[in-house]
Amino acid sequence: MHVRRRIGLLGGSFNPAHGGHRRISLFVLRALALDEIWWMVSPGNPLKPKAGMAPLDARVRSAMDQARRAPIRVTAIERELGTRYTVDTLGAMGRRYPRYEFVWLMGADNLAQFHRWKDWRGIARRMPIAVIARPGYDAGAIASPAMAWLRRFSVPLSSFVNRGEWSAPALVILRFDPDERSATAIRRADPDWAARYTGPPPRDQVTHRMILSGEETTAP
Ligand SMILES: Nc1ncnc2c1ncn2[C@@H]1O[C@H](COP(=O)(O)OP(=O)(O)OP(=O)(O)O)[C@@H](O)[C@H]1O
Ligand SMILES: O=C(O)c1ccc[n+]([C@@H]2O[C@H](COP(=O)([O-])O)[C@@H](O)[C@H]2O)c1
Repeated sequence: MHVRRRIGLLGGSFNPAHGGHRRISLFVLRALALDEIWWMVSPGNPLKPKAGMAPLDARVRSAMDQARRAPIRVTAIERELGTRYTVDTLGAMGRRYPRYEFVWLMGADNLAQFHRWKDWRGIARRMPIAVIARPGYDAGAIASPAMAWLRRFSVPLSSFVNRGEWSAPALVILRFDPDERSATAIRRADPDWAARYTGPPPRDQVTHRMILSGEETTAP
């Protein structure tokens, strides 16, 4: 038994969320024996253009829709924290939720450009990273500048899962039946998808629950 609950953090634009997000999350949950996955819907990826990005609330709603009846919680915590860069978000999360152990999750497409993220080595030093294979991106990810540094911290899945307390840097690559789905393809087929997700602001499934359970270390 782990002393601290283990959470996988999947940050993303979720513009919109899709079945691929759900499927990779459920796969990682089982593969890494996690307690939950938190989908952190980004107010704005620092490397992506604002044009074509649906409102945050619509993206959060689409994520809640995809996450229903699964151990996946949807949060827009970066809006509350006022952070945009992942390294800043993860620092704030660690301080706010000391009773949890986190692993950062990302698809191989993000590993391929991870070296362009602010202080990416700082992210890797803060928590383990699990990369999920993605059709069309795996070769680019393996040959990426970030991988040239991260490779030495690579850990086989079995020893990663059986570790006691997690340490970082640690990198685990997860290969499974690849999922072709993407938000780009959905936007192309259904440019008005966000019109289905209007209404009052949704209740945050992480910060709201923490306040109720008294697990917040700081006031929201
Ligand atoms: N089919 C997939 N297989 C593996 N990883 C995925 C898949 N879809 C999304 N991801 C990962 O989930 C996270 C959030 O993805 P995001 O919200 O950007 O969706 P996307 O489908 O990649 O969007 P877009 O097509 O707009 O770039 C990222 O780390 C991304 O790599
Ligand atoms: O911190 C950075 O420099 C940085 C640069 C690009 C992307 N990110 C984060 O990567 C996550 C995936 O983003 P996306 O748009 O590919 O779904 C999301 O949480 C972004 O905030 C972070």
